[in-house]
Amino acid sequence: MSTATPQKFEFQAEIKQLLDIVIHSLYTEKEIFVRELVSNASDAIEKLRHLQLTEKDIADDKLELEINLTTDDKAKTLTIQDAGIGMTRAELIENLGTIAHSGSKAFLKALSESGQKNANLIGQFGVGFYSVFMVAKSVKVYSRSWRTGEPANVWSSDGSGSYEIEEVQDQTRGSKIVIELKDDCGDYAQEWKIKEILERYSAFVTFPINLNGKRINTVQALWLRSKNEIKEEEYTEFYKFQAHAHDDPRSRLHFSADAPLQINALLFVPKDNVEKLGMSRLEASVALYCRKVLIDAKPKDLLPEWLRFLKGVVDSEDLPLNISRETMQDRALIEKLNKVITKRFLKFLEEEATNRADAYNEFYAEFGIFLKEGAALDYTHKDSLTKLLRYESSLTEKGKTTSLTDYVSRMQSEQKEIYYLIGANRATIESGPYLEGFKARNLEVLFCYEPVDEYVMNNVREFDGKKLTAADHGDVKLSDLPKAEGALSESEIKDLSEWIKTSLGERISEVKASDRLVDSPALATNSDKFMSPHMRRMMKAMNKDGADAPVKVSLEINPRHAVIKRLAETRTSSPEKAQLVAEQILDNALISAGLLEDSTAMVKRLYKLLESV
Ligand SMILES: Nc1ncnc2c1ncn2[C@@H]1O[C@H](COP(=O)(O)OP(=O)(O)OP(=O)(O)O)[C@@H](O)[C@H]1O
Repeated sequence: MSTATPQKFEFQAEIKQLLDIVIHSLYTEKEIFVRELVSNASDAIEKLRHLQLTEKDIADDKLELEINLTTDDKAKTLTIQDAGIGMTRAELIENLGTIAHSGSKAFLKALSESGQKNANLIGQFGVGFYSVFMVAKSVKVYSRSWRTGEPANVWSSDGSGSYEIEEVQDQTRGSKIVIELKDDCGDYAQEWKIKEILERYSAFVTFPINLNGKRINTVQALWLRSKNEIKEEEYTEFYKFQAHAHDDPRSRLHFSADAPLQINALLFVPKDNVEKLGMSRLEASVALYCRKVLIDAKPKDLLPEWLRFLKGVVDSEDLPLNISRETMQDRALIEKLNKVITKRFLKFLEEEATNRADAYNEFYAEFGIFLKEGAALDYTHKDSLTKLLRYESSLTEKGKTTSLTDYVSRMQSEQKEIYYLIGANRATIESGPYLEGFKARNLEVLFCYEPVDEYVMNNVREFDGKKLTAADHGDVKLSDLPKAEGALSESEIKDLSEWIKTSLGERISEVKASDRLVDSPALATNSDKFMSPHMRRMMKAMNKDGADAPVKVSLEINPRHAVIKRLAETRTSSPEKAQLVAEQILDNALISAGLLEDSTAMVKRLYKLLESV
């Protein structure tokens, strides 16, 4: 039926309820209405483009497939026009007068469940077209369907109980929405305001968007194009735009998948790790799109925490525009996306490590800390991440690293554990007493230089079925070395150990002959199994409880070393001097362990010893 006079309609009851909430809403992010309307316009044009492939008879077939917005600051109006499929009179009634679409339905359901007028729900669910009533006094939708011969109509409403439809003459195909703004929403009639919103939400919409005649969206949605069509500079330009970056990206991963979800993703690793530069913790910043329309610029759960250094875009057609983290179904979708993308990125890193080892090592030097965080905390991806870790070792050259996989491939047949040592740098570890026994037996030891490494090793615990073991741990057992000439006998060791224990008293918990010492006379291991020397230092630096208790260590002595053999003699011939020597040996061992906290007594003692030379 067509009519030339305005005809009045009542909104469906649910729509009335919805509008009542939207109109009186105090929701602060009212600007989302622009995104909703642009997205509708883009959908309408997309549908038209499809029709053009099959239909011959399309009204105004030559119209440019564009979206045009105009602001009128004086009249306080915003107009958005598209050359899409438009709506017939019946479609206007169906689409804008009844609750047919998913977003609003979900909104109302959540509302009835929460039992109140909750403004935030608008943001969570989106209310599509109706969001315009957050800012509008009245709205007119002029629309002409693509079907030739259908008259154009204008749908108008102030958002209260009813709307009117009237036939109009000079409307071209598509829809034109004229919004008369509420007095306190006049900003949306300002060009700068709309420009800012469009740049944020609609930069990648496929069809040209013009604001007051000027093109807004010049950046293309690169992620949807095929890789071999894209030039290097285009990737770089896109990265800079999207990540607000000034330098080139370090590397990128551009991929698409169809199962289990349809995904197009373009991810970038930046050049620098800004967290390392002492800046604050990064926020997740891979943006989530649905068919080029921004859903969330910083979705928290799209990727695991440790991937927060990534920039870029993930676009999935399977997502609703108003996805909500609150609903189970949407959460499951995000989880699925997270799983697929993380797996794909890990595979990318593995390939990089294999095929472009130098580039991977450079990446690792900058971003390895994130992989360590993931290995320690992300149980799901722990194994893949542990494979990606790199450390220097007693068998690598300075500055060169090994993977744990390579370490395992070099393990001796009877070796059951993977050994590591934590220290400030290679020189410190190599000059300390802990490495000697491992070197003498040709056992490789990983060198860990970062404070977080101990935490990582403790959490990862094992790799490829082999336990990760601190080489300076008190419980480490090594195979026997051939008996050295002139070493103290079992009974001499026993006597000397007892004497040392008595002489040093409370400062040590035990004394034993060491199987890991070769060139040094003694070493200390922390008696506290749960707090390594390294951890103690860290806790002390942070002023944490427990770090103030006096250090108590186990002392391991080297029965082959001249100093120890000499001590065994001196303790009977010159007990006073032997006492000083024993104390000095303990302090030296504590220095190597990084556990000597006050050196004043040691300096005094050293002078005393020097006097007797
Ligand atoms: N510019 C437009 N051109 C043609 N049809 C439109 C236009 N805007 C809205 N419509 C029609 O009105 C319907 C309702 O729009 P609305 O924005 O409320 O919801 P939606 O976009 O379908 O769904 P949702 O927002 O839940 O994803 C659309 O499905 C579409 O059929």
